[in-house]
Amino acid sequence: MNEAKQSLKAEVRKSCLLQRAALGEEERETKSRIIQQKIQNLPEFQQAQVVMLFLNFRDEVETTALAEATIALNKKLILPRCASHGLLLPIEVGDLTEDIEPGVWGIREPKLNKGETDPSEIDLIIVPGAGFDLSGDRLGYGGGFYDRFFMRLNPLTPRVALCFECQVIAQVPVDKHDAKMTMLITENDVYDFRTLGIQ
Ligand SMILES: Nc1nc2c(c(=O)[nH]1)N(C=O)[C@@H](CNc1ccc(C(=O)N[C@@H](CCC(=O)O)C(=O)O)cc1)CN2
Ligand SMILES: Nc1ncnc2c1ncn2[C@@H]1O[C@H](COP(=O)(O)OP(=O)(O)OP(=O)(O)O)[C@@H](O)[C@H]1O
Repeated sequence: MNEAKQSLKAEVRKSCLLQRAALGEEERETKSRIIQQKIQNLPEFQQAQVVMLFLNFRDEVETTALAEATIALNKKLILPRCASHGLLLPIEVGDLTEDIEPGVWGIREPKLNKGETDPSEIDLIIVPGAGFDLSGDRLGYGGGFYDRFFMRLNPLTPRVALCFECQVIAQVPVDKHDAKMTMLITENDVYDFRTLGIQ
C-alpha cells in the first residue's frame, strides 16, 4: 500500500478514535442503546437467520445486548475470531458466557470448539470501525481483517456499520481493497447508501 495513504489513514484513524474516546461513559451507554435498537428495527435484521456481529472492546458502540437479542430471537449468531495472516474466522456462538474467551487485544472472541461457519451462509454482517463517511467508506483499525473477510461473503449480504455520530467524517481515505458499507447506523440516523444511489 502507498505510504502516504497509509500515514494519512493512521492520522485520520487517530482523530476519529479521539473523538470517540471523548464521549462520557453514560453518553456512550445511552447512544449504544439507541443504535442497538435501530438495528433491531431494520427489516434486514428481522429477516436474517444468520447474523454476524462483533462484541465491543475499548470504547466502541456496545453490542452485548444486541448479541443477546439475536440469540433470544433464535437467529444464528456468528462472532469473529482473529487468526494469523489477517484472517477473521466466523464462529457460531450459542451462549455468550460459555462460548466466549478473551482473545488477542482482550477482545471477547468465540472459542474454537464449534468450528467455522461458511461465510456464504451469513445473511447480515454488522461491522465495527474507527471512522466512516456518508458515501459508505470505512476506516478500520488497520488490520485489514474485515476487508479480507468481505471478499468471502455473498456480495448481496448487507454490510451494516455501527459508530457514534462523532466518528462520521467528511471523507475517509480509501484504497482499492476497501469495501463500501451498505448502511451506517449512528445514534442520530440510519444512512442507507443504496437509496442514495451509491451502491
Ligand atoms: N470489537 C471488535 N472486534 C474486532 C474488530 C473490531 O474492530 N472490533 N476487528 C476489526 O478489524 C478485528 C480486530 N482488529 C484489530 C486490529 C488492530 C488492533 C490493534 O490494537 N492494533 C494496535 C496497533 C495498530 C497499528 O499497528 O497501527 C493498536 O491499535 O494499538 C486491534 C484489533 C476483529 N475483531
Ligand atoms: N482484501 C485484502 N487483501 C489483501 N490485503 C489486504 C486486503 N484488505 C486489506 N489488506 C491489507 O491489510 C492492511 C490494512 O488495511 P487497511 O488499512 O485498509 O485496514 P482497515 O480497513 O483499517 O482495518 P480492518 O479491516 O481490520 O478494520 C494493509 O496492509 C492492506 O494492504
